[in-house]
Amino acid sequence: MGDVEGRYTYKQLKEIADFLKETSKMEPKVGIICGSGLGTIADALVDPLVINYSQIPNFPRSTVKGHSGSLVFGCLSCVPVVVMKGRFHFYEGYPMWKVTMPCRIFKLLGCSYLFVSNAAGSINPKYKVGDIIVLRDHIYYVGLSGYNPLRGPNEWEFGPRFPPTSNCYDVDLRKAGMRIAKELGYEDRFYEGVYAALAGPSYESVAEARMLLKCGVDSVGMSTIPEVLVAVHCGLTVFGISIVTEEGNLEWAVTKVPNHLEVLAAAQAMEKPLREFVTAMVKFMGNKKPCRCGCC
Ligand SMILES: O=P(O)(O)O[C@H]1O[C@H](CO)[C@@H](O)[C@H]1O
Ligand SMILES: Nc1nc2[nH]cnc2c(=O)[nH]1
Repeated sequence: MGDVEGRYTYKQLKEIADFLKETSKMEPKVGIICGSGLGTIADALVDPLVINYSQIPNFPRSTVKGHSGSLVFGCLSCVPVVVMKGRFHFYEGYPMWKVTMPCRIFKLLGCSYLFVSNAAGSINPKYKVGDIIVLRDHIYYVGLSGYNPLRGPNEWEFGPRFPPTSNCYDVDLRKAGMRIAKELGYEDRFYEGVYAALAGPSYESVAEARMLLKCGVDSVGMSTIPEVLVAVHCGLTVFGISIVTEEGNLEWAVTKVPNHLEVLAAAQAMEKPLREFVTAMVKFMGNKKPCRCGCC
């Protein structure tokens, strides 16, 4: 399938991580990936240091609107974090090993946690624009058809040949997520659910949306799961959320169809609750090391 050649070696990934360590002088505990239009999460960081992807040797480039293309190091609730403003997607033409390389970089930087977010369409008709779905599980249609990011020789420095995926989304973090949402007064918009990733860039058809509903899917998008698989493989503890930015079309007689500008606008409208939620979640993930901003 031509998707394995040219993969990063362990040495190349180590060189990228060493460059970032040297530049940031930080050891982040949590790696955060921002979904489409969700880069404002990084604005909550104390004492941020922005490194554009173009400054990082051998790093891919963002090509999608709403993914600005920088890593931001800083502190959230006194916990050192690194935020990826601009993820890579399979539909951009990147092979899966490139889409997912940031998770191995997070690991090499010293992260213990991956906090991953996406803008998604709702499939379960209960969920409306502005709702947040804490990921309980996923269906990886792209992987079921062969494009698993772990395809190819196993990288033993990162993890095993056959990683289990029964518990990708840490149960304690999921419980904490629901509790924190309630404490913040957002219990009426937070749910737990199942995310499905399609390859994109076309949005799902009505027949596909109906199939997804029958399969137990709550939200759908074109990302996240490849990153989660690579994160789980290398031992990161994962927490994930979908922000519902479109309501899926389950009927053929529709006049309203998804569009990326609407996705971005809906994601940006979630700035305040998201910032509050991410800050509280990262606090929960905790950190015992001294932070760089000197606030603790
Ligand atoms: O998953 P993220 O990156 O949030 O983006 C979602 O929004 C875009 C489509 O509007 C697709 O890239 C889809 O995956
Ligand atoms: N319907 C739909 N809405 C989205 N919003 C962001 N991504 C998606 C998607 O893949 N499908």
